[in-house]
Amino acid sequence: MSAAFETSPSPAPTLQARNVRKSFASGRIESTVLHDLTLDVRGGELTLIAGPSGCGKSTLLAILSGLQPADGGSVRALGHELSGLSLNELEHFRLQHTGFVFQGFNLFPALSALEQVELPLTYMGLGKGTARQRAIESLEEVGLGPRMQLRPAELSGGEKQRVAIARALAKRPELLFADEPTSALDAANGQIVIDILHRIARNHGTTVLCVSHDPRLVGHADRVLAMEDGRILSDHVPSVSPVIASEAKEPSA
Ligand SMILES: Nc1ncnc2c1ncn2[C@@H]1O[C@H](COP(=O)(O)OP(=O)(O)OP(=O)(O)O)[C@@H](O)[C@H]1O
Repeated sequence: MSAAFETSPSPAPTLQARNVRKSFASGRIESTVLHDLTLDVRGGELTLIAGPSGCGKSTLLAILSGLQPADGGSVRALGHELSGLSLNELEHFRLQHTGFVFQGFNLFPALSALEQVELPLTYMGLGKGTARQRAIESLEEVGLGPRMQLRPAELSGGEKQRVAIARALAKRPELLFADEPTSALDAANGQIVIDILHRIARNHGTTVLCVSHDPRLVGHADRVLAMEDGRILSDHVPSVSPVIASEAKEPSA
């Protein structure tokens, strides 16, 4: 048997971007935000796209998740070439396979945490009982089991973001996108949120792609892509393994 068969192959990328280009026009001036960007992202990992404000992180996330079209290049998500999907197919793909977590939580003021999480599940066509069961499981997974009847006004910022994560998680998406999920939170709550995202990747095999300019997150990702001026400057595994870091924080019995 050749050496090529003895090593365990790394899993196929769930997201593949090839020579992705994007420009925006402002008046007569056109500025290129992404310059022929190429990358692969795999499941079971929390991949962080880090870089200064304005370097193109959110634009890249929007393109990889199918929210925005690229001007050139290609994006394959779970084997689908996104530019080849009609608007309806793209909407269906995003509903069935992706979850989103945003900086501003995007919760409905009048709904309880449980109702917020159930809502997208009913859009997906799940029956009432299944939706409720999944919503409860997801809220428990993010530590909000006892607070699921509360509305956003009764929850802290960190708890609101955990509701938003539970809402994304309950869909059981293969791809979970997070845009600056910790920037409205203090250090302790930011840490909880990033640990939850990391656990979701590890426990469910989800591809978790997070963009942030928060340098505190770097040590908690499995992989960090550093961006600047619309290009990826480096692609590395942080020196502190998140698993070791979280084990180090376990209180001694
Ligand atoms: N719809 C748009 N129209 C015009 N310019 C845009 C648009 N969206 C983004 N840009 C510009 O593209 C550049 C990159 O923006 P983007 O939001 O992707 O950066 P970012 O790295 O996520 O920044 P931040 O960390 O501040 O969120 C910025 O200069 C921004 O002004």
